[in-house]
Amino acid sequence: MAHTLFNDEYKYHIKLKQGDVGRYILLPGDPGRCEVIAKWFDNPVKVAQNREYVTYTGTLLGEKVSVTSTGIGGPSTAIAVEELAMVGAETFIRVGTSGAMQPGIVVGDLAIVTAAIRDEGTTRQYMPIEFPAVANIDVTLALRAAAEKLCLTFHLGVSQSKDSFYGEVERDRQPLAEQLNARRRAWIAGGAVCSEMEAATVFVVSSILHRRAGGVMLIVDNQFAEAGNEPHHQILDRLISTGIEAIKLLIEQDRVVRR
Ligand SMILES: O=P(O)(O)O[C@H]1O[C@H](CO)[C@@H](O)[C@H]1O
Ligand SMILES: O=c1cc[nH]c(=O)[nH]1
Repeated sequence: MAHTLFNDEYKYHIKLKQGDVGRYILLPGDPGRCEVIAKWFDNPVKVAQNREYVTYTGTLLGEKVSVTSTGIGGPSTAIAVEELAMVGAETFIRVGTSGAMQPGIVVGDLAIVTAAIRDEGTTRQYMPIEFPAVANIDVTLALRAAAEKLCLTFHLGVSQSKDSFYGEVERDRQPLAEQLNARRRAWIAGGAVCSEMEAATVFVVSSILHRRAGGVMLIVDNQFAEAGNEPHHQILDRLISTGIEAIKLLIEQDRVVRR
């Protein structure tokens, strides 16, 4: 039976049609971050806003690029990736905020996410848990090259993608504190670098759709250390500039391959 909701030219949630976005998409969770990111594009235009999904499209190196917010968590993120792919998106870079998972990682550092712990529910409705949430190697290498070029401090590694922000950041007051703390100790022992809420979904859904995805996170909290004194808006440029530079590198590489 046909799903009438899915046949519209404009996709149901993101309200975008083919041609509205470029092949390269930055994915912040926060809709408010889209306008800030779009200022880094040439000729940015707001092309849609619906629910948590805000989209701007512009160009970088003459190539059409876009930024779309995913909202918080797996369900809305899966919808964003699915519908963006339907209208022509090929490469996704999540640009998010996160908490540090290792003592040596401090507020203002970047985490370039190579894979994600599927500590959430959305991707279980796509793939059995044995399937890994892994970033695309070319996107990851572009993010690393971008952070190096910009002389930013970064950590490469695994992110914990979770569903409950307060269940995790306020673990000790939760009814399941013991289990939550034991699981967190396991992620830390395994070397996880950061904790956030969407990378696993971006990676698994992109894998299934045969699209490329990677992720860079700005560390905004560290439960091992006293808070730093740099306001988030001052360090946000590190996150955005790394995502923008990585897209430029990928555009250049893709042009060589296509030639
Ligand atoms: O800054 P964004 O991209 O929203 O990412 C992080 O911030 C939100 C929680 O505050 C979650 O979405 C988490 O993944
Ligand atoms: O610990 C943190 C900090 C920011 N965002 C998260 O999802 N977790």
